[in-house]
Order: sequence, then C-alpha cells, then structure tokens
Amino acid sequence: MNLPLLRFVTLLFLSLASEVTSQDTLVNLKDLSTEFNYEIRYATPNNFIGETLYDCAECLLRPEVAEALLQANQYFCEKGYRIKIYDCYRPLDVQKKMWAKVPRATYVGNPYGNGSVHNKGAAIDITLETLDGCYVEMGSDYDYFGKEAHIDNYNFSKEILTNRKLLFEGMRQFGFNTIRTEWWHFSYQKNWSYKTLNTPLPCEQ
Ligand SMILES: C[C@@H](N)C(=O)N[C@H](C)C(=O)O
Ligand SMILES: [Zn+2]
Repeated sequence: MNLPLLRFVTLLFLSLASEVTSQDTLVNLKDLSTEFNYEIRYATPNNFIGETLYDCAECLLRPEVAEALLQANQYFCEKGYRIKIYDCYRPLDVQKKMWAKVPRATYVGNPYGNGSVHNKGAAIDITLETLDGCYVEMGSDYDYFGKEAHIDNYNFSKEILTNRKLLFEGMRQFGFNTIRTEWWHFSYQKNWSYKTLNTPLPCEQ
C-alpha cells in the first residue's frame, strides 16, 4: 500500500474508532454539578417493580444531554426551584425487567422494539422541588401508570397545572421532548444517532 493511502486508511480507522468510543461515553451528573437533588428510585425497592434494579444511585447521561439539563436546572433555580432526579441512563437488561412487569409501550419503552431513550443515556425522569427542598405537587406519584400522570389531563387544581407548565416549558426550552402519558419523562430531542447501551452502572465494589 502506498504511503498516502496508508495514512488515509489509518486516519479513517482512528476517526471511526473514536466515534465508537464517544458514542458510548456517559458522564456522571454529580461530577458536573452539586445543584441537583436525587431520589433514584430504581436503586431502592421503592419502585413499580418492588425490587432494587441498580447497584448504586448514579445519574449517567450523554455529555450533551447533561449539559442541556444543567442549563434547564439553572433556569429553574432562577425561578426558585431545582430539579430532583428519579432516573437517567438505564441499562437494556433493566428495561427488559420493566417490560416483563408492564408490557405497555405507553408507560415502558419496548426493549425488543426501539427500546427506551433512557437506554441511550438521553432521557431523564425528574420532578421539581423548591430550593429549600419543599415538595412540588405534580398530580401523581412518579411511575403512577394511569391518567393522573397524563400531560393532556387538565382535571387538576390551578396549582398543579401551574407546576406542570413550569416543568414542561422549562424542559422544552432546553431541547427536551415530553411524552403524553408521563409528566416526569423527558427525552433529549437529538438522540437518533445514539446507541442503545447495556453497560451496568459504574458502582464501586
Ligand atoms: C418506566 C418509566 N419511568 C419510563 O421511563 N417510561 C418510558 C416510556 C421509557 O421506558 O422510556
Ligand atoms: Zn422515563
């Protein structure tokens, strides 16, 4: 092989290799900010499965998703609120356990179909709380799979509708989409090129 061609092939290989590596890279939100609160329910038995699904309570995300979330949190902080995190990256095997319990694509992404945007490190389940840690009512508990969780259900008090509006408008401004059936779920819009992952959460032994 002549030298320019060899150089071209090497560069092509290196750029493809770095693309594959960067596709898999997730960052830990705690390394980027101390301004969030956390209640990672799947790291406890207090969730809709009733079992601990994660070995540790960490929030991992694609770097650009974490950056957008930091900006959203800043927006909420300026209004007297902060984001409380329920879930971030979720390994595909955990998605399969969820699907086995609730095989309804309106509430759990089908791991045998497109999967969940959580499996790409590009979705989060969140709520708001006040900066001094007070509860903000959203009309249902997290992972309540029923019409009280639907975002097109307006049969709530003015206070709840105002809280939801604040959450949805803030998140949409920073590149997140809502889904109709879960007020707590937000998918980063530009996730189409991200890979579905099954790497376990990085927990110290
Ligand atoms: C299971 C629930 N917290 C959730 O995230 N549902 C969406 C639809 C998902 O699995 O992607
Ligand atoms: Zn979700």
